[in-house]
Amino acid sequence: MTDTDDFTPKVGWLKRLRAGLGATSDKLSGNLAMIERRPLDDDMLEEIEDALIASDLGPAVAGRITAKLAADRFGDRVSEGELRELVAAEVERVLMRAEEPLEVTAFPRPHTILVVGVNGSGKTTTIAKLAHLFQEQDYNVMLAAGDTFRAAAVEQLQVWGDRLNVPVISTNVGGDAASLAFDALTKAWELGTDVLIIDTAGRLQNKQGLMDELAKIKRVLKRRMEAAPHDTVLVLDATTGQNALSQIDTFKEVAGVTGLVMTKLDGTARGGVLVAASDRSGLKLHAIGVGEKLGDLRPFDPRSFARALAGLPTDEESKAE
Ligand SMILES: Nc1nc2c(ncn2[C@@H]2O[C@H](COP(=O)(O)OP(=O)(O)OP(=O)(O)O)[C@@H](O)[C@H]2O)c(=O)[nH]1
Repeated sequence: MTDTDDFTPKVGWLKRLRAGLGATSDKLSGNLAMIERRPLDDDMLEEIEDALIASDLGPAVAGRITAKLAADRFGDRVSEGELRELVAAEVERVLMRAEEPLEVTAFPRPHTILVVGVNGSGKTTTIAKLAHLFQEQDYNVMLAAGDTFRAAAVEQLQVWGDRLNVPVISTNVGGDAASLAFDALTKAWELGTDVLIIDTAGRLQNKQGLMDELAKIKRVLKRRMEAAPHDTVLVLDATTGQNALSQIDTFKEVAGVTGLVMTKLDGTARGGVLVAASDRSGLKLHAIGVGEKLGDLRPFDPRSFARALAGLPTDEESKAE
C-alpha cells in the first residue's frame, strides 16, 4: 500500500453522491423550471417530456412521468418541487428493479467476474475498486490482466494489484487472453481464492474479433468450472451519455453481459443516462462510481440516488435537518 489517500475519500458516500450528481440535477432543474409558467396543458406536457428526454432519462421514463402528470394533474398549476418529487419516484421505481450488488455466491470458489467495456470507460480503475469492495467484506481477491493487447493496461492493473496487495496474473503483450483466464482460474481454484476478476480488451473497432475472443474466454473458463463466469459486467462511462446505451446493445451481443457498473457520474451532467440504461436494458445495476478514489465505487440506495438526481433532500438529510 503506497498511498492511503487513494483509499479513503474525505467525505461520506451520501455527500459524494450528491456532489457527484450535482451537474446532472442542476441540468434537470434548469430543464424543468418552465413548469411554473402556466397550468398544465398539452403543450406544457410535451415540453416537460422533451425536457426529461434532454436530461437523458430516456423516452420511456419521460413518457411514464408525463402520462402520470396528465392523468392526475391536467389543468392544475404544478410546482417545480412537485414535479421533482414525481421524477424522483419514477427514477426510484426503475432503479429498485435494477439495483443488485455483486455477491460472492460461487461454491466451490472462486466467484469469477468477467469485466468488459470499451477502452477508456474506466474498466481498470473499476476492477481495482471492486477488488477493494470485496476486500472490505473480507474476501480474498485475484486479478487477471486479460487485456493482453495493451502493455499499459497490464501495467496499470499490476500497479493496482500492488497497492491492494492482490495477486495479478498476466502474460506477455499479445498473449492469448483465454489461456491466461484459464490459468488464473486454475490458480485461484488451487489457492481457494474467493473472487477472481478478469479484465478484457475493449476494441470495438473489431467487433467480430472481440466477440470471438470473449466467447473463447467464456468457453475455456467453463471447461475448468461450468458456472464460470458467474457475472459478466459491463463498465460504462456516464460522460458518454446516450452512447452508453448503444454500448449496452453491442456488449449484450458480443459478451452476454449480465450486469452493469456505471462510472464517472461525478464528471458529467448526463447522469440521467443511468436511469435510461437500467430501464431499457433490464440488466442488473451493481455499482456506481462518483470519483477517482477506491472508495468512490459502491452499490447504491435507489431512493437516495433518485432524490439526489432530482435535487431533493434524501431521507437521511431531511432527518438531519
Ligand atoms: N471522476 C471520476 N473518474 C473516474 C471514475 N472512474 C474512473 N475514473 C478515471 O478515469 C480514468 C480512466 O480510467 P481507467 O480505469 O484508467 O480506464 P482506462 O485504462 O482508460 O480504460 P480501460 O481500458 O477501460 O481500463 C482514470 O483517470 C480514472 O481515475 C469515476 O467514477 N469518477
